[in-house]
Amino acid sequence: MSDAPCSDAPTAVPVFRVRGLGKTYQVGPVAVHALHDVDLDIERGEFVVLLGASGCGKSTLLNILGGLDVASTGVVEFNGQPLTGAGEAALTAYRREHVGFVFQFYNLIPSLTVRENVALVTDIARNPMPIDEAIALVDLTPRQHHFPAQLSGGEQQRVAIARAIVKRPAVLLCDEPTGALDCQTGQRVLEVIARINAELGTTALVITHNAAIAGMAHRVVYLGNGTVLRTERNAQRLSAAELSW
Ligand SMILES: Nc1ncnc2c1ncn2[C@@H]1O[C@H](COP(=O)(O)OP(=O)(O)OP(=O)(O)O)[C@@H](O)[C@H]1O
Repeated sequence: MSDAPCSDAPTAVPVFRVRGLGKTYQVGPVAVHALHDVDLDIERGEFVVLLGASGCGKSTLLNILGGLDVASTGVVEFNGQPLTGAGEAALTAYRREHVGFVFQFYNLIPSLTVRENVALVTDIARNPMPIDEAIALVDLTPRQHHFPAQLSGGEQQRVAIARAIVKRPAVLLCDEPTGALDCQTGQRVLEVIARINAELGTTALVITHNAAIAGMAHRVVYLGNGTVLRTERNAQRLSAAELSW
């Protein structure tokens, strides 16, 4: 009998493959164990919500996936290539080429317009989308010549999303993207993230302690005490407009 696989279909490589990940911060004499024994696969095109209480290690995990921080133990692969062990230059190239970040605070440049904030990235990206397209994706075309101070918090966050996706990253990593927003404004931001995931196929990871957001995901990863407690697939996804908190 042959050992050959019964299908010719190629085995899909996950976007992220995490095995035995641990992270310890040494602060003087104190060792802070932020993550331990994390095993996780994120598939291409998934919309994943990472949910957990404050301090459980969500940001640490996202930062390691995004190449902003490095693991203490274990393996992290992006598209089958190890991130663990990569040097600073390789991680910088990885972040620049493949990762779009969205944080709770928008970090826009106040003296530049919406359009100029987004254009900053296209100057250094290899294959950016037209700026008009990125701004349209976040529904800010009529506001493109306005400055951040002239926009609401939700609109500023949408600029930050346009800036994150204009370089066509493979993954969009969002750390509490609605943390500073009320429900209605937050819904608009989440709607934009869901649209980018659906229309561009960008793999999206959203970390939050807000359980209401879990309903939007293809899959919810529950984190607790520095590790993955369980994952659940939503049989039916909710639209952002159906969420409330
Ligand atoms: N640079 C650091 N130095 C020392 N300890 C850190 C550092 N960064 C995070 N930690 C610790 O690691 C643990 C996990 O932190 P992390 O920020 O990942 O949690 P979180 O789930 O994102 O929390 P929150 O929802 O409050 O942002 C916490 O105990 C935190 O104090």
